Amino acid sequence: MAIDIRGVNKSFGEAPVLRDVSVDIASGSLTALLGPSGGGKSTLLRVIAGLERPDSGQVLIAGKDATLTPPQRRGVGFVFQHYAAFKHLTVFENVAFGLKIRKRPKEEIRRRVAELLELVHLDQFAKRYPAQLSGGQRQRMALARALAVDPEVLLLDEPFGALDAQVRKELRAWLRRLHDEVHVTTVFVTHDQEEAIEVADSIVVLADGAVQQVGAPGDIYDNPATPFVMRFLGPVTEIGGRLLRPHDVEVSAESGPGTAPAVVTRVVRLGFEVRVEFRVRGDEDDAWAQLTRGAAEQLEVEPGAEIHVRPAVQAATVLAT
Ligand SMILES: Nc1ncnc2c1ncn2[C@@H]1O[C@H](COP(=O)(O)OP(=O)(O)OP(=O)(O)O)[C@@H](O)[C@H]1O
Repeated sequence: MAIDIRGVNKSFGEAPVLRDVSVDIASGSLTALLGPSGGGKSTLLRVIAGLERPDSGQVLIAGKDATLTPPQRRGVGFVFQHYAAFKHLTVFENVAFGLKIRKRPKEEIRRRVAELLELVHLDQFAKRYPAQLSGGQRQRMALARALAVDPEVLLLDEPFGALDAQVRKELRAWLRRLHDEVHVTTVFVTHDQEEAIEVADSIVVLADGAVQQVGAPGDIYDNPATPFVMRFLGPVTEIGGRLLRPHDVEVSAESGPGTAPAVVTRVVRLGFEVRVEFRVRGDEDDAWAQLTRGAAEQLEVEPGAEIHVRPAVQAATVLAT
């Protein structure tokens, strides 16, 4: 394990922010800390970085107890949402900074920085100043700077959080490719489930200061441990007291084994997908199914139509509470 967090507790004043958090982060993985605002993600990242000391519990990095090790001796690189670049230094000098204070030979610094700028696609921008970069370029510079000193672990706190949606999407894909090239153990904080699913090898869902579930994105999406995780990871609907994914609702014109009768209340066509809203007889609220356009056309679903619904055979369902 690259990072081993054991029974960490942390409170600010009376308020517990991390409650008995234990997580193993595999060497070379790209792990997302995912959860709602205030759930403790940033605090856990700061505990790993050594910027916060846990009240109890341990943090091991590369097998060694680092709980009391100061941040600069943990071998971690850190990137925040709002990256504080040195404004009076060029991109090259910003990336070279950590190597300079470590007194590396000039030629080695030149080579290493050139390599990193190429890696983050900023080789054309070496002589610019941070103010002359876009937000996305600045975050890429921040990543190059964090990588310069060959950290054991790279920690990213909502690194793309301040950028607009389009740039954010580009940088996500770029982070994934970068990680595939450099393989440094990386932990990033996000509250965006799509970002976590798209980018991470492994997701740690954190809410109310406690780990809710850990697993590969597909695993967590398909087999959520709790109603909370199921709701947080993607769209859900409720039929007969159970939660399931709307694409796991089977809709047919005829009744069959395990189907429940329902009446269509609304049909929304969203390009490829058709959202069929319905009320199951005896349920108090509407539920919905996500169908392909082809399936919806075949069924000829219209408001007022009688349909029959059931969870697909492979559907994962969770008791709604
Ligand atoms: N230094 C601090 N002093 C007091 N309370 C703090 C401190 N840092 C964080 N908290 C509180 O701890 C809780 C968890 O904060 P944290 O930033 O870890 O959550 P988060 O999941 O990262 O949320 P967000 O996505 O909003 O940053 C919040 O209620 C926050 O107000």
